Amino acid sequence: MLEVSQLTRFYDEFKAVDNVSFNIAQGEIVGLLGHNGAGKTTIMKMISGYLEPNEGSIKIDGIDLQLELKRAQRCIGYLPENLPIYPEMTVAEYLDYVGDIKGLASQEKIDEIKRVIHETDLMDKLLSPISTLSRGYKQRVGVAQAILGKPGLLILDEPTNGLDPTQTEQMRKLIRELSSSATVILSTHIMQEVEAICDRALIVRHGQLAVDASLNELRRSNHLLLTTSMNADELAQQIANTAGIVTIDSIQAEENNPSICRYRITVAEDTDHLALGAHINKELISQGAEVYGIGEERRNLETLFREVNSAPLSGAAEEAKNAA
Ligand SMILES: Nc1ncnc2c1ncn2[C@@H]1O[C@H](COP(=O)(O)OP(=O)(O)OP(=O)(O)O)[C@@H](O)[C@H]1O
Repeated sequence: MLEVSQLTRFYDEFKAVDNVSFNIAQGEIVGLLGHNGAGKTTIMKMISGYLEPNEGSIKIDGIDLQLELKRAQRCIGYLPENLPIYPEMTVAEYLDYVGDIKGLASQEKIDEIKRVIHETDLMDKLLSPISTLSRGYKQRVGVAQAILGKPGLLILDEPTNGLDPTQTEQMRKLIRELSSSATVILSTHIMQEVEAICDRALIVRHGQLAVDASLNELRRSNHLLLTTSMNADELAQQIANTAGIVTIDSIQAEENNPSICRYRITVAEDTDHLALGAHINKELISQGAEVYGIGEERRNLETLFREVNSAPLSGAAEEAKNAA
């Protein structure tokens, strides 16, 4: 659906986006994540055709954005970070105006406006001037204009920015619903946002793509957590030489019950966690120990985001940071 290849963008001498490449398949919801100033908006503006890259290419449904801008833009719905909404227009007038800009024929335009009003739940606000709407409703108007004309790719720049928790939850629900008929790329600087809605995360740092992975991959760690009655020495004797086990570390014991012991087992790359867990379980039980639980440790994504952002920078990213 979207092929982004070696995208680079300068603002004067400053490299805001540096050689970024990724592909997004039909129907995915992908979160573009990064701190303020990381380059998210610049990437989104380039994908939506509002800003030209200095280098690289963008294809949407196989259409080259630079070669066939208008045709490619028909496949895109864009919610910019700061929506240029006309405050004096009513919601109905504004959507009618956007329908004209998108070149929708009269009956199609009416049908589409009805559809997007229904999908974004704006029926009650149709005749309200946009200036009188709350931030949450304004964002919904922004989404309504983005999905007018049923684009296959939705680009949403900070869709929950400035919304209260209820409005945020409503917006996330709306995005999930929209993803049944469109591919979605959304930007945010909040990891929880990505956890709540996305299948995959792209983490941008000082203009470079630092991580591109599915949420499942990101959550997966190379640790098993084991709770058992077996003490550390016995456990080491029983399983330390098992293929796939790298180290066994005691973690906190149950305060009121010293016979319940907890361990973090580091496993080798490419080890089948489920099979290894089942094997350990069988071994310990055959030795008469209790196994209260064994399973994969899930990584905290907030921690991962912090780790990515505090890792040493490449030479080019260091230069970009210093120039910013
Ligand atoms: N028009 C511009 N002229 C000069 N520098 C710019 C311009 N737009 C953005 N920048 C710089 O480019 C870098 C990337 O900005 P960008 O807006 O893409 O980041 P972002 O990740 O979207 O940040 P935020 O989360 O704050 O919106 C920043 O250092 C910013 O100051």
